[in-house]
Amino acid sequence: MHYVFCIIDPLYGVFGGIYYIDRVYTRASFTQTNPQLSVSDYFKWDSNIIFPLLMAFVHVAWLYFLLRYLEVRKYGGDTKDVVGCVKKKGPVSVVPETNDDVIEDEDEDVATERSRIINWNPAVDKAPVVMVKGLRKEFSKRIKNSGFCKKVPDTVKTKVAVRNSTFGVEGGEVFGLLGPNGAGKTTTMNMIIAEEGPTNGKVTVAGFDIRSSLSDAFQAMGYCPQHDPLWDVITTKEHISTYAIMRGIHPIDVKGITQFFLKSLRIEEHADKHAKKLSGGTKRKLCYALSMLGKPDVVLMDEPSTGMDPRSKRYLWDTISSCFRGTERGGILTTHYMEEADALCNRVAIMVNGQMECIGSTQRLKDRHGKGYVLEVKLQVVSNDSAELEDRVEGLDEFVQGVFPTSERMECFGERITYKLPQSDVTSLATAFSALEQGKMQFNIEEYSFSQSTLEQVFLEFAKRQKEEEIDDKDEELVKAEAAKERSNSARRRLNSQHSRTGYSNLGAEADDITAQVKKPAVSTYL
Ligand SMILES: Nc1ncnc2c1ncn2[C@@H]1O[C@H](COP(=O)(O)OP(=O)(O)OP(=O)(O)O)[C@@H](O)[C@H]1O
Repeated sequence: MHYVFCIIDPLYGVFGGIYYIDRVYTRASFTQTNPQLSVSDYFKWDSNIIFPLLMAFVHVAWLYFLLRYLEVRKYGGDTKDVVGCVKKKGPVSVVPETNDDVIEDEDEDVATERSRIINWNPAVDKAPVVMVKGLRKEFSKRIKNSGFCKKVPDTVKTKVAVRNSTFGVEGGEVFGLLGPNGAGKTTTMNMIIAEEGPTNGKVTVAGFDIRSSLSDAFQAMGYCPQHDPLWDVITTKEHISTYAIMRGIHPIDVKGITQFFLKSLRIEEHADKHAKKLSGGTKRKLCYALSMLGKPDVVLMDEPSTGMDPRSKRYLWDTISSCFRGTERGGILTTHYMEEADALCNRVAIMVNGQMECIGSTQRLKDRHGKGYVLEVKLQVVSNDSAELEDRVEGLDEFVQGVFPTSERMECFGERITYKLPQSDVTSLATAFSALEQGKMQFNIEEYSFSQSTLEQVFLEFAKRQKEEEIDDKDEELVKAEAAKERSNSARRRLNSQHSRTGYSNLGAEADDITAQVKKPAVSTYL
């Protein structure tokens, strides 16, 4: 029995070994007044110590490999790495750095950025502070075969969260990562901070490969995550000083640095409040302060101003800008606020379905992907006659078309009319304005506004694609489940109508049968 326990119970090996060591000594103390035992007395086979201790080592070894295997399964990588890491030969990373996923019809700016990073020459070019090359992340999910036939294998669904992303962030630059929900921004961030392992690709932070020099990369990095990783019963001041010590700041400087951050973020009055009592905006400011401690070369900010009032937001923006402008520090920012991206980012990239759709300065994106200009006109109210208003609107349409030949009317609410003007129609702003001034008199225009498309409009155009593709990708099984649900409902409707006539119907069985299928469909809502 002793041997069986040694084999099946990992803890028995350790505790059994200790127990038998003690037993050898206790036995000897019964027979000798002053027991003098040598190592060989303990390590006799019949003392039952060797086998449990041997098995303890075996358990440690296989549990180690099991943990490594589970880690690789969860965070990505090659399962061969589980054994390879023991040899410690060469770099640990086995994640393929190359990515063969060819993205068709890639935007020319995205392709230019890709070739800039791929052809980066360390001898000639200055190194970007963050370099992301061919990054890909797949999430897999095993869907159990819910049928009776055990021979049908489980299906494995793969979700590509990030597809062949390549970009670099320069010192002094804030790089914005935008995209609708589920576009892959957080997954990209998680791969940069090594929270998730990539399926393919390479990330370097301040010149350190995050796979092979993780500790160095971490020292060069500050991270302000989306959620607030604060301790409830620790004060604002204590948070800053604790993180400062963890970031390697000398204890003599900690007090001064804490005061500096409290003052510069205007949170001095909350210095002695517990984190759980802070408002959402103050928590975000504190998280930002924590990410900046220790002068990191790279700061990753995941929606830093969420929950802040407009005044605090603008103050934080000023602080962020001054922390990066003219320095060698680079930042990556994800946000859902387009004005934040416009205010802070030197360049932005918009991701859709895991793929980078465009990249460049916000002005470049507006110029290339915006819908040109928007003209909003408000006509004066002359009478209550709707026919007369219609005539005036038609006249205005003709006039606008005369000035901007390919313009389109977008909306018309009473006297307010909005036109979309393609970029190509506006060759000179001066000509456009003088024509509009003439029209103002002619058509009794009360006021008009003429503006360029905003980043928000550009974003919405891309966000629409994500939705469309999501609908295209709709899981076949989900469609089947919806159809089954519809069949179930119609069976129930028929059942109800028959119940009143017959009091009994076998349609009940049909409906329940179909409902059962709907309750546990072999559906993946995962993709
Ligand atoms: N651990 C995971 N397992 C499976 N799928 C995941 C996992 N994490 C993310 N995904 C999927 O990957 C895709 C990208 O998710 P991600 O969180 O990166 O998007 P996001 O752009 O950050 O969205 P949000 O703006 O809502 O934060 C989504 O479809 C998501 O469902």
